[in-house]
Amino acid sequence: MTIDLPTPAKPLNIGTRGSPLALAQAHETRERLAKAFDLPFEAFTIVVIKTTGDRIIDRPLKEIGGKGLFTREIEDDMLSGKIDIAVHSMKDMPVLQPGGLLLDTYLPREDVRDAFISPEFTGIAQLPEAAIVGTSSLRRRAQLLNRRPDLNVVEFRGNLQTRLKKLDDGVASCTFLAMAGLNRLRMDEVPKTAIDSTDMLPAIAQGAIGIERRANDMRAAEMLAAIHDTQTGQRLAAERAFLAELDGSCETPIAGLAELDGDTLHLRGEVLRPDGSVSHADQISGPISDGATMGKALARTLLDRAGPGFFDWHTN
Ligand SMILES: NCc1[nH]cc(CCC(=O)O)c1CC(=O)O
Repeated sequence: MTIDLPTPAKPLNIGTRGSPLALAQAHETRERLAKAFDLPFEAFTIVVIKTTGDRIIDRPLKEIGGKGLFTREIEDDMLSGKIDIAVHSMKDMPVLQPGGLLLDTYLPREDVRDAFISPEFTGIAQLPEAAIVGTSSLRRRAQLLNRRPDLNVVEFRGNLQTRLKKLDDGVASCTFLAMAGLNRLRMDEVPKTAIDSTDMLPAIAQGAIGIERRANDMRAAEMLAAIHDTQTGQRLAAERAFLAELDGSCETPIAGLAELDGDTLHLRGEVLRPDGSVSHADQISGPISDGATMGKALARTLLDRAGPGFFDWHTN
């Protein structure tokens, strides 16, 4: 050990958004760090930071636009030293971080699948003709409309609790959430059915928690190395290379999932038109160490198949 470990007098400050899921993820990070270094919880402070995305709750995310909607304030506070590390849902993270910051530590991944949530139905196939489904996710909307063009998709924003309330109020017949969020919040009572990834390919990095730090912070680097999950890192390297090559904005419906089998990595990917009218999907397999190259190659395959202009719809 070459570093001075944090103490209650000089704690490691952990930045996070204030949603119940974000807080659960920050607490999981603190628990893993405390355990790995045999430190009291008081050696860590959890600092809640409100982001632009948290402040604006009355408009669809795609109207507010811009990357880093949920991260800018947190990253600013890290660069200024107010916090030392930040805990994120990797699904919400852009592929590039601001200069001076690194995002290369991942906790063991949770269930990657989407959950079908409904008090009445058990799956997409059971939904009656023209049923109303609530989601704010462009990917889920496009995937649903691709398989079931008859469905009516309505905007469903807000955190888990807000969405479940809307369902109880009868605003829609069902909604969709990541299994990971439900599991991390131990929401066992929620009426849910896990959707197989072959029926609905999840978002890039779904179910993965990432921890960001200053590139020159040796204490944070050494501590985070102790809780990093290598396999999650290998899977995300492939998925995020796929995303980076597609240059996906948050307006583009993209899905992708890497899975490991011995020394082999299997990567599946899908790109869709937002209205679900077109879907291009394919897969690639190879040695785990080639993950990033395979991600890029799979993206090229799908881009070629989609043809020029496939991603330009939102600038029209
Ligand atoms: N975009 C919001 C978001 N970011 C991460 C999760 C869930 C947890 C995860 O995938 O790690 C969610 C909510 C959801 O999709 O249900």
